Amino acid sequence: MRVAVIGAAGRMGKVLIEAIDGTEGVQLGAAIVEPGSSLVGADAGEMSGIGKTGVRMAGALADVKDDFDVLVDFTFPDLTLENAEFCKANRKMLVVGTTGMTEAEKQQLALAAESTPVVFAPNMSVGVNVALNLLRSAAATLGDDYDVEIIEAHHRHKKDAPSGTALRMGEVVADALGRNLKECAVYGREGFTGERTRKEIGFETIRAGDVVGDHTVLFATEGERIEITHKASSRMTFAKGAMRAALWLKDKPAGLYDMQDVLSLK
Ligand SMILES: NC(=O)C1=CN([C@@H]2O[C@H](COP(=O)(O)OP(=O)(O)OC[C@H]3O[C@@H](n4cnc5c(N)ncnc54)[C@H](OP(=O)(O)O)[C@@H]3O)[C@@H](O)[C@H]2O)C=CC1
Ligand SMILES: O=C(O)C1=N[C@H](C(=O)O)C[C@H](O)C1
Repeated sequence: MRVAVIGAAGRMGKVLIEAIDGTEGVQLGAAIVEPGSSLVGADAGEMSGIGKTGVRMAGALADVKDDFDVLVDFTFPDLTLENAEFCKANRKMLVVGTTGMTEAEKQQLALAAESTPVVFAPNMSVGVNVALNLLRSAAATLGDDYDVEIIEAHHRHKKDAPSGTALRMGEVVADALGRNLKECAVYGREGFTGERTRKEIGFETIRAGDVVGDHTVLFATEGERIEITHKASSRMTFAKGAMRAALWLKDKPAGLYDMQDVLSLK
């Protein structure tokens, strides 16, 4: 399967190129960087540190239209939606790791997925996806007696908050408790907030240094607390997940899938 990576010079882009090199069944078909970037024309492998691949980086997806079967996109919402339209028009499969989308943007992606197969997940690591199932089960068993708080930490360059993973964790827990996250989420408390309400789900965000991605969901009641934590120590865990998603998409009908589908965790 020929894979294209857009945002190739980004933090995830470079690691994705490395992951393609180490994964059987996939090969780097194309790498796309920002139009006008000084990297256009440079070798994608040399840029990412794995050595020459013979794949020269392009400044636009249209320039490499015939060179790939699946696009892997870890960029930002506007660009991802543009790319989804391109994939829809050109019959390309799509793996999306981009976070920070609004509800309307997610719906736009879902619309594109009606015409082409798309895997979209805020976290492609196996560990986080297993943790989502642990959270579902813990929340359903503990019920409303336990306060739920979600704490996440990421590197100083991250642009969206809370992380897509934290929000997905919140959705899973809220769903298991019969709540709507939109109605019960409380983000970053400050000032005279009054006592915590029983049903709120709190989110706290830390941005510092080079943290790859830490997530903790805390369930606390009188006398005890449970913490379910996932810590990513390398972006390779996300990139390997993206490769699993790309391979899984082969021969799938159009539709919007997530990593729980890819990993048979549903
Ligand atoms: N689902 C998952 O498992 C994971 C998701 N993510 C998500 O992935 C996204 C990207 O994260 P990260 O790699 O850290 O971000 P980066 O900012 O490092 O990467 C994005 C890259 O896209 C480039 N870019 C900008 N415009 C274009 C364009 N028109 N065409 C091609 N490339 C372009 C940027 O270039 P420039 O810097 O020059 O603007 C940058 O190199 C985020 O939403 C993050 O939350 C991250 C890790 C795991
Ligand atoms: O921006 C990142 O780096 C990450 N983003 C994802 C998110 O927002 O959940 C996943 C991972 O934690 C790294």
